[in-house]
Amino acid sequence: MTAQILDGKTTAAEIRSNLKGRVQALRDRGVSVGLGTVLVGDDPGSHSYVNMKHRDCAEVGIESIRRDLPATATQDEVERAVAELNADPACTGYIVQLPLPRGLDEQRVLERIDPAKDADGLHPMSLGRLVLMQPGPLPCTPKGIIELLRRFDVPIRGAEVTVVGRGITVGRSLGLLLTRRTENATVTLCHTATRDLAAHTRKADIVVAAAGVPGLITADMVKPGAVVLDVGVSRVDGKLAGDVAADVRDVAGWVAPNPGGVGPMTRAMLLANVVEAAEDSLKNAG
Ligand SMILES: Nc1nc(=O)c2c([nH]1)NC[C@@H]1CN(c3ccc(C(=O)N[C@@H](CCC(=O)O)C(=O)O)cc3)C=[N+]21
Repeated sequence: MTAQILDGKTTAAEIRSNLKGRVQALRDRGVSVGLGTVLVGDDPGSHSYVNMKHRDCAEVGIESIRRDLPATATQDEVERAVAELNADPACTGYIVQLPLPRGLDEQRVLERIDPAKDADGLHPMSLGRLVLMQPGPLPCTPKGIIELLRRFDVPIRGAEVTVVGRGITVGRSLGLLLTRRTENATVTLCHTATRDLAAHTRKADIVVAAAGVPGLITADMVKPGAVVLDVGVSRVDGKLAGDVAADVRDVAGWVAPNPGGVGPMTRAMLLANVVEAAEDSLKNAG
């Protein structure tokens, strides 16, 4: 038996097609939608992700606003780009592509984003809202994971979910999302100091591997029939490698592969956050 595929690539394309209609409806009412990106330095991975995001925008009818800065950019220069996007009426929402080059203070940059334009849900205000279970933009990867599970009818309510990795963009935020009353999963959050990782993954109905350690999750660590999502992105000899070993497909019931799983969903949720922000601004304007 081999696992069924949680096909994020196809699902994300369906979501973009739905968003395209909503963007058109906004435009019909005189509201244009624009996504901004701030990219600092020349990391090839970051460049490729940002390019994909702008390609998605073109497909959906969202305007692209790019601020590309050299690796030598100072803290002040990055913060100035953020201030410009805050002030730009054409920019509905934007992201600062992470990680920033060494020497730049990421948190200080994120704090300067206008929370109303926080497309990534990574501003402290947005994360605070997530903790408080108040409405607000959600981090794109956790939001994409939940959307992917929903669309394949994977039960979340009451499920035992083991999340491996406590980073803000994925693991920690996902734990908060899954334990809301609307999801009602039971979450175990594992990290580098977890004593017996396999014991926690083996009892899980759903395993989310977001540690950034290639091949960390092996077949013997997975309960037969369980759902396994590969979120880790590492580069091994220039090739992309996920956190989930290939043999997991022989025991799992469902696998979200990498690439083709959570990555495209992350990008689709970024667009969704921007469209939702535009729709909210229309609602609040009366
Ligand atoms: N402020 C910020 N927000 C982010 O959302 C953010 C970030 N910084 N820094 C880096 C990570 C990484 N990330 C990915 C998004 C999509 C794919 C993706 O779509 N991957 C495709 C293609 C992979 C390929 O071929 O390169 C796939 O999985 O099928 C991957 C990785 C967003 N990130």
